[in-house]
Amino acid sequence: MTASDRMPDRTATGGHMLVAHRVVFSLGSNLGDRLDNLQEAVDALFDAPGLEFVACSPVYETAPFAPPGETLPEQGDYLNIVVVADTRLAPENLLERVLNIENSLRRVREVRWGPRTLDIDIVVFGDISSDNPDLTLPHPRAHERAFVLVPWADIEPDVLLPGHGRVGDLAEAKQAEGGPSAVRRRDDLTLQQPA
Ligand SMILES: Nc1ncnc2c1ncn2[C@@H]1O[C@H](COP(=O)(O)OP(=O)(O)OP(=O)(O)O)[C@@H](O)[C@H]1O
Ligand SMILES: Nc1nc2c(c(=O)[nH]1)N=C(CO)CN2
Repeated sequence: MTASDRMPDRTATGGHMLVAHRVVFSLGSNLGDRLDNLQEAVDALFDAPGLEFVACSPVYETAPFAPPGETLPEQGDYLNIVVVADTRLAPENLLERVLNIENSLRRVREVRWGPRTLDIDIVVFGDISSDNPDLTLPHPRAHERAFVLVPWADIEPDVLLPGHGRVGDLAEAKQAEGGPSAVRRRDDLTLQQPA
């Protein structure tokens, strides 16, 4: 974590922050019952205390995407969503919750850029920036990804992705590129919001 982190907000016990932070998650699945995997993940994220639901994007169907030059193994399309929440959890506690949920969904991912039952990325955590490889914030590849930007723009178009610009503008530019990064909204697929 860098000096711009919100360390001073953190209470001495329990790994909580004094101030709530807006957090943005990107969720994706391209193995098994993809919609079910996303629903289970959303439910699990909000089942435990510490995370307050704000908004969930529509569901998008997206072609598997890897950065230029990376080998993309043969795999099916993803369903992707973006979820926004407020939290007083400390970043490392939220990451632990995310990793536990991925494990509990018996995540399968044997190769880099390979298919997976569930992937959850923390895209931004308030205005915290960190180059810790265990939790890099904002997520270092979010700005390249239509499957993050386009769903996110549906719910928070005016938010800024630090270092890159307004989410609505970034999403529009990505959609205009088309090609392998094109994403398709699936209004026939819906998720239940957490209670
Ligand atoms: N912002 C972040 N959100 C989630 N995990 C992160 C983040 N920054 C670093 N990590 C670390 O990344 C590891 C998981 O990486 P993973 O294998 O899921 O990458 P990937 O999904 O293949 O690729 P990508 O990170 O580009 O989405 C976790 O162990 C976690 O500690
Ligand atoms: N379309 C799509 N492509 C991906 C995704 C994803 O969620 N959707 N996740 C990746 C690793 O996080 C790599 N590539």
